[in-house]
Amino acid sequence: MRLKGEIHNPCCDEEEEKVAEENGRELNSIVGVGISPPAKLVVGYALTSKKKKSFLQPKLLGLARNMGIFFIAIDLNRALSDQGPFDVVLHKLAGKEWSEIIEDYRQRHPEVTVLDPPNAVQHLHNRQSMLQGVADLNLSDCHGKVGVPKQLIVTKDPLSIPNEVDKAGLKLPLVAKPLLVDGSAKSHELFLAYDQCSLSELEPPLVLQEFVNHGGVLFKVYIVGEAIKVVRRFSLPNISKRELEKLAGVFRFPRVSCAAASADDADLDPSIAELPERPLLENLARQLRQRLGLRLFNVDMIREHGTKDVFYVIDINYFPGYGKMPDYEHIFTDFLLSLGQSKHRKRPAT
Ligand SMILES: O=P(O)(O)O[C@@H]1[C@@H](OP(=O)(O)O)[C@H](OP(=O)(O)O)[C@H](O)[C@H](OP(=O)(O)O)[C@H]1OP(=O)(O)O
Ligand SMILES: Nc1ncnc2c1ncn2[C@@H]1O[C@H](COP(=O)(O)OP(=O)(O)O)[C@@H](O)[C@H]1O
Ligand SMILES: [Mg+2]
Ligand SMILES: [Mg+2]
Repeated sequence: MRLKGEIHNPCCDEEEEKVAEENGRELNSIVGVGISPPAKLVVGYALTSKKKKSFLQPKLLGLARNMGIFFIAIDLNRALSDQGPFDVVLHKLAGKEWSEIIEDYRQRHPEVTVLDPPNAVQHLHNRQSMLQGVADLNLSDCHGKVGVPKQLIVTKDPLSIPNEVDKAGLKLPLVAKPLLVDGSAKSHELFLAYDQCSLSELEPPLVLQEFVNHGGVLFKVYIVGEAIKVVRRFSLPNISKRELEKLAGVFRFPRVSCAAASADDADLDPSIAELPERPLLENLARQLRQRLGLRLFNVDMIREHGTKDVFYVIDINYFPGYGKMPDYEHIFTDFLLSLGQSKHRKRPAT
């Protein structure tokens, strides 16, 4: 049991108040007033209100409490070192200032597991560096191939884009994505471009990526430490050659593969819906974990239409919407406990 001092919870909205209240109860039980088991693991969290709502659901908090895991809100107005002590810190907040705070804390407190290191998270804030390692992964003999769609980075002069695309030999249609991913709605504003001239209407910095027909279904591969869970989501439909010849211009498209677009129960063509083989996913997840230095992320993967096992990774997200992952409560609590156990194993016997 490692908790000291008073836990202060900054209440900004009703939901946070509820979480804070929950934490108040946790604190009581930690100090012996309640009937919960003693704390095995104290998890500090620094998350947006949206994330708290979707991730810290009552079922997770209840299950965690029964297992001796306690979630404590980090007070952003107080020094991090004065809070806790924590065994684990979970965080997803935007901005350089927070990255510096959490990196400094990580260096000063090597005994705390910070999920995840800010420099590793930073890697995913740029759609170029995000996918850099994927093409080099060694997945031979692994029930499939995994690549990245051919892409071009444009940082300036929109008028030069048609020429650059031509030089790079990119085939239309293209998906245009903002280069930087900072959690803003703007960083998820994507466009489909059907002809080369219209590309100069786009606003750099951008990634221009070849559109890969994939039968309108995407695989979201969630990773939590060693655990992997894959779900189907609806995605953009195939674009035929005929359609491409008829259409011109750049069109913004909505967030097609959000949770409402779950395709797990849909009646789909099996050659499109069949999940990537388990050994492929395990190998992919293991190598990405190592290369990226992350334990909490998901991967958006598509299967090239008409193939059985040619896949492309199009997006990687840090600490995604785990609340939508089936059975996330058990997966997460098991993961957190495993962190506690490996820490105890590392500690010298006294
Ligand atoms: O909003 P949610 O819960 O769907 O989660 C978003 C993710 O959706 P997913 O779980 O992959 O379906 C979402 O994934 P996509 O980029 O939509 O594939 C992002 O991870 C998003 O974070 P950010 O805006 O890029 O910082 C995630 O947003 P935050 O919850 O982290 O704000
Ligand atoms: N290269 C591509 N080929 C086909 N569809 C794509 C491609 N890139 C993105 N998409 C579609 O656009 C959606 C959003 O793109 P993504 O790169 O995942 O951005 P975001 O970070 O906003 O989720 C994907 O879920 C998929 O439906
Ligand atoms: Mg995505
Ligand atoms: Mg994304």
